Amino acid sequence: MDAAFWHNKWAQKDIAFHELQPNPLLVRWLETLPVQPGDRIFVPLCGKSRDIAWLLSKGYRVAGAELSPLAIEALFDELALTPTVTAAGKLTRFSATNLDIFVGDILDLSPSQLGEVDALYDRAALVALPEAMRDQYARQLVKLTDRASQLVICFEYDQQQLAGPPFAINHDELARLYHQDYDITSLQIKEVAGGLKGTCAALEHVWLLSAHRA
Ligand SMILES: C[S@@+](CC[C@H](N)C(=O)[O-])C[C@H]1O[C@@H](n2cnc3c(N)ncnc32)[C@H](O)[C@@H]1O
Repeated sequence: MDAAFWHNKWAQKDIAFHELQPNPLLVRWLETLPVQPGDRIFVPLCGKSRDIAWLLSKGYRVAGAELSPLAIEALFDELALTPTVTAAGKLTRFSATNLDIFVGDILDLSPSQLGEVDALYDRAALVALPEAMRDQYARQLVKLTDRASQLVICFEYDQQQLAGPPFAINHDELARLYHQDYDITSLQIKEVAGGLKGTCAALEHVWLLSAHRA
């Protein structure tokens, strides 16, 4: 899954991953993150997720990172906000009140460009990445957020049945990526109604990642 793959998806409007309502698992489990209104939540690989509008409506500040300018132009349109657009190193920053989205490769974002974040919400982000890219992504999130707590939603299914994305990420894979930095707690397992892409039996698994105590 290189950049061209995702740019092409947005250009073709081939975005079945996009949900029209706030994700019910975010709505249910946000309270497990150590945040309160006014805090800043980072949404990596954010697309034009409606979850951003929902977090803003609850009084959080939101930061995001997304490869596709088309996605972020649509995000601001749908939020009825006009962004201030500035350079941020190799990325471009689209900002409005309480909202900063960095457009470009998340691996090119630096902690100082991102600024402080209090927690991280990963939906359809880790599972969007093939195995070869996951280590770099996980290390980058740890570095960018100084091990901020994460709410992570993963899919579990038989990878032989379906080519990703989304890829199957089970506990072992999550632990391989994050055990050195985080305690990993299972919050909920839910069947994907109708199967993944309408064909493949799958579970959605919600995890809380909390930094090891010193
Ligand atoms: C499966 S979509 C999920 C979007 C969003 N999280 C949601 O729930 O709708 C994955 C997104 O990651 C973006 N993406 C992929 N690789 C990226 C990278 N290296 N840096 C930033 N964004 C990336 C894609 O453009 C795409 O919008």
